[in-house]
Amino acid sequence: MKILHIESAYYPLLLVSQCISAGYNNDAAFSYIHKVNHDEIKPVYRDFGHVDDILGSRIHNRNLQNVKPSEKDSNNYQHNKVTSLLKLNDINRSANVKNRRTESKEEYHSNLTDTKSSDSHQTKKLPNAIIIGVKKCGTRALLEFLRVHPDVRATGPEPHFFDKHYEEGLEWYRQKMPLSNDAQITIEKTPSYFVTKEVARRVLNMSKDVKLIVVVRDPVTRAISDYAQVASKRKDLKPFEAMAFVDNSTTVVDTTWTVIKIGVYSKHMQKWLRYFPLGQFHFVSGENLIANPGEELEKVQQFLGLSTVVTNKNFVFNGSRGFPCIKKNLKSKRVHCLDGTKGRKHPHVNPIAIKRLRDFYRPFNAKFYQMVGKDFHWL
Ligand SMILES: Nc1ncnc2c1ncn2[C@@H]1O[C@H](COP(=O)(O)OS(=O)(=O)O)[C@@H](OP(=O)(O)O)[C@H]1O
Repeated sequence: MKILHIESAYYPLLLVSQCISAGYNNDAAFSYIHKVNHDEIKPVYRDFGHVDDILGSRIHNRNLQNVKPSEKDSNNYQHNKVTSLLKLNDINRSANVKNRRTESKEEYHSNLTDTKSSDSHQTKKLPNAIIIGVKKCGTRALLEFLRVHPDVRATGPEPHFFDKHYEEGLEWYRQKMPLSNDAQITIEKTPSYFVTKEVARRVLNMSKDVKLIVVVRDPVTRAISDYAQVASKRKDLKPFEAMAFVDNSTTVVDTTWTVIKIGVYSKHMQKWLRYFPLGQFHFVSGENLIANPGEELEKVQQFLGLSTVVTNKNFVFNGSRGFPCIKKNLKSKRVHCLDGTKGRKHPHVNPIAIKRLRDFYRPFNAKFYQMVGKDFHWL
């Protein structure tokens, strides 16, 4: 049954009914409600992150350097944008939605995937897997490396659906996804999901089977990397030490600073484990993603149920950047590196401050290792 192109006064109720009878709770059902509003349909210039949607090609290079000119130049395609959120107030939420025909989740999901491309085998699907974090731990590298797999289709920009745009509804989210065929899985990455309170519950409302990938890195290095990113935009920023500690000391860690809070992985993980079993998560070592990307990629492909396509053979260490870069095509000499926003120079931080931060994180790290059953060997 197609639902996207129904335009009638009963459209929202029909959708709510479908969602709820399919086993989705009110929250998820109402978040899904959208109306196709033709006034809103206007051409927009898409960024590289979406070019492949239109072309049906699987090449995405927004975040990689050394792109082929033909790929770079193809961002001036237009597409129709369907985004009008129905005013929920107009809907009687206690609508006659019970006693409707029961619809399986599979049917519901097929209803959510009905936007067809010119290639009728390709549709936009809600993600099968999400890289939920952690910020500054290597999430972009992982996504770009995974994208090389022919059975992976990934978003370009971070959709931020579950933390910033949830009220837009699941249909909005699905529209952000790339086109894929039935053999391909869809992945997105939004690192802030890991630390945002409501996200785990909302993700569960979308799907209880979605696979969750968490890239983690020594929280002290992560904090310095996070700071370096902010400092690159704000020249007047106080030194790292002045922000990480209370009262100009190097003894009392300022645990209210977001940059510090993000690194307390055990606390965030505890929240996620209330909603998803551990087996649904896969943890990637951010350090090993740099030192041995092939090994980490093999494990991720296995976790995602993919054949092992991306291996050590795809990586070339770029000495001047200090990072591995990827060969998408093993027969080609062309190598793609992440752009300059990754691998920024970190500021020098007082070693006493670093030691104090390591002491601060150590018990949380130990708890995290225990929770996830893996030791990351941070100092
Ligand atoms: N291959 C490769 N190339 C470049 N950079 C790499 C790579 N693998 C991992 N990394 C590390 O990724 C860090 C940025 O992490 P994220 O992509 O998660 O950052 S963000 O949250 O999306 O802003 C970034 O952190 P900084 O070095 O501190 O900038 C890198 O250390």
